[in-house]
Amino acid sequence: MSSADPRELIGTAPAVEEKALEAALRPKALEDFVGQSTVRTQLSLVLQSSRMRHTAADHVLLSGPPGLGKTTLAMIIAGEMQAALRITSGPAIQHAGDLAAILSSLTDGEVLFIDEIHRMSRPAEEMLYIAMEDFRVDIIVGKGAGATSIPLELSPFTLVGATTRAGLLPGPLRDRFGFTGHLEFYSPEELQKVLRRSAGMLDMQVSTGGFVEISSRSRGTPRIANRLLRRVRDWALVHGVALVDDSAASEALDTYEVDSLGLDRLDRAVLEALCTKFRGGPVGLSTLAILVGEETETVETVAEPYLVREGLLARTPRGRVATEAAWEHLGLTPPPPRDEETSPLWNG
Ligand SMILES: Nc1ncnc2c1ncn2[C@@H]1O[C@H](COP(=O)(O)OP(=O)(O)OP(=O)(O)O)[C@@H](O)[C@H]1O
Ligand SMILES: [Mg+2]
Repeated sequence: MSSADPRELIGTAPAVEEKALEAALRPKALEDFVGQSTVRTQLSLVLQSSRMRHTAADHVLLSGPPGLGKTTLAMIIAGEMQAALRITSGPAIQHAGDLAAILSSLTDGEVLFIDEIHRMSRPAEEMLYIAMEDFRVDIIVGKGAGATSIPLELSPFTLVGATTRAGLLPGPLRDRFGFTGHLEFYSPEELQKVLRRSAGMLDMQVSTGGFVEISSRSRGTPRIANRLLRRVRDWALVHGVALVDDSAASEALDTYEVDSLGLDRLDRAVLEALCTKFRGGPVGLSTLAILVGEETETVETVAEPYLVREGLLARTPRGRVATEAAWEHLGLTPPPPRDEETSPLWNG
């Protein structure tokens, strides 16, 4: 609780400190997990029932945009089941053998968390189908006509998969999860709860107005709320502000170029490219990504969900389109409609 951590004095690299802080702010129990009441209720039933039946919990798939709490929930699941937790990710499992090694070393009831599960290789995925259903892997020995498969029994385990792209999961894999929780963006009130808890842990004094201001710029995402809170803390510390009220919070966040809707540099760059380079669209996602100098996936999973949700951007079959609200937010005037349909009849 006190900030007498010696590492703060000798200056750990910021990225490491940020990571450590994010971990420190993670709620450890389901009851400390703010919001997502539907998922929380359903998950709590699944976990409670398996505890009563003394079995490993059913496999759980968590989907939703980044920073909404998938990793946090996976850790909570292991905690609630009082089970060990093994963490890996789709991109780390490229060969079926990698997965076989992990699966065969799991102990009874252990929770295996596979982050970004949609990025696993196809052979590993197929091995996982069988492991999830029958707690078995088939190890192939030898090559060609002489190859034989040796079945290997596994201890019953709980797979928790997380994905930002549930649509990319093949049907057979999705169907093998006993429970799928889709995480939704958080309301400003829920974010204020997250912020209150974090401010307490960071020893910060923030007024209700301060929390409201930070929450309204956090794009419905706890990770962003916590990050903005830490930047406001930096600002308050340097400016000698003991109590962060609404005007202090708003001045601090203006400094970091987080605007009143919570759009950051990338969000605004996407909208500006769309409006100023393509008359508001429609334009393809990959073109848009190149223009703002980001990966297609970053634009699609980081910027777009919030822009769509705020009604600033629309996805159409012909590409991305800026809405009237987008032009308004940027303070720009939409161009007059192209006059294809109004060409005079006698010309042609
Ligand atoms: N419901 C919640 N209540 C309180 N804090 C939360 C909640 N959800 C997320 N957080 C905070 O937000 C941070 C990010 O959450 P987490 O790492 O679980 O997101 P994620 O969905 O796994 O993101 P990614 O897709 O990028 O892996 C955590 O440090 C945690 O403190
Ligand atoms: Mg995560």
